[in-house]
Amino acid sequence: MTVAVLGSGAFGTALAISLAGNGPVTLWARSAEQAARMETDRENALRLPGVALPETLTVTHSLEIATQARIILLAIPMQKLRTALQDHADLLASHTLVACCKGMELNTGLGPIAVISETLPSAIPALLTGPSFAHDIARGLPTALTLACADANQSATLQQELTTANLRLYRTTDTAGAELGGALKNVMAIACGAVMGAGLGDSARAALMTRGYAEMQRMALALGAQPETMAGLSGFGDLALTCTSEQSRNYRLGLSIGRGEQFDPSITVEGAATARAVAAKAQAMKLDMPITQSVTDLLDQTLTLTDAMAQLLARPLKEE
Ligand SMILES: NC(=O)C1=CN([C@@H]2O[C@H](COP(=O)(O)OP(=O)(O)OC[C@H]3O[C@@H](n4cnc5c(N)ncnc54)[C@H](OP(=O)(O)O)[C@@H]3O)[C@@H](O)[C@H]2O)C=CC1
Ligand SMILES: O=C(CO)COP(=O)(O)O
Repeated sequence: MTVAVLGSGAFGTALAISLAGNGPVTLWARSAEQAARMETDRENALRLPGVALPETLTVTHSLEIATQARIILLAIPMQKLRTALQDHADLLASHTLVACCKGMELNTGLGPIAVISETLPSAIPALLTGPSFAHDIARGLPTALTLACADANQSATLQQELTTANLRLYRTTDTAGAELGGALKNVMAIACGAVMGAGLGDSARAALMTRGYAEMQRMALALGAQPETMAGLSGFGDLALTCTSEQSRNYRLGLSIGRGEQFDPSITVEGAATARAVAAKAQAMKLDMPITQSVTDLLDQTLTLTDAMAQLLARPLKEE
């Protein structure tokens, strides 16, 4: 067995299903009860209902079994990643660890690659990111993703090993660009959901996506990312998907804000914590990121959507 997936949420399960087409895969669930239920039902009824688990996919609660694989995909939310790595440092320290989360750590402003490097310095960190919904991948629909690893040889090897019949992987060594694209687009998806929920129209959304992309580039390029990465699957591609689909939980959180409705706090919405982390980082770096700041203020309920839109429209006129 070459590959295991830690985290049996929607995305981890979907990736494991797709990878199982290449050969045996282990999916690790932190709850023994959930692992047992999935093995019995051959379905992840909790997070990815309606998709059968293939025979080559084994679900386990044993991390000793899962870490027999050389490549470990970490399908754990960004804000939980550090704790998960610290809790299991002894078993993960020498593996190739491919983070599958999108976000920026709230207290440190770090992305997943830096969190892996800080926590487990002898592991090889990589990132799998790009426009993809768990249900699409699990149903075998065609999807293209970015595999980022600072080491060019590792990047090429991982690209080969993690490509499947329906997952086409592109590779890059620009880990900063890949992780910032995935983190920042979720903030813009919340903003787009909010304007659509409030009925402000498709034109307002297009404006937010475009000016949001300008903010994404502003921060990413200042942090050393390549413009080509931002224009690729992990940046522009994922922005386009997440800002336009009700499959996105970030977009749906925005919709609920725009409609003045409650949103289930148990749902994973990476953009909420990330908006706060990005706004703090932007302030520290003296970067102008008004949409990100508005999303943070909306989430903190210190600004109404009406006032947020009025403020954005009243900003000084400038060159594009
Ligand atoms: N869903 C999607 O379509 C996509 C998701 N992603 C990204 O994948 C990441 C995970 O999202 P997703 O799978 O959808 O989220 P889910 O909410 O469906 O699942 C999260 C999973 O993480 C597990 N988990 C939480 N904390 C820990 C911890 N400390 N240690 C171990 N496991 C933990 C949860 O376990 P438990 O059930 O026990 O709580 C659960 O299995 C996010 O960063 C998201 O942005 C990327 C692309 C697409
Ligand atoms: O990252 C995703 C699509 O690429 C999933 O989006 P959500 O986390 O908003 O559901």
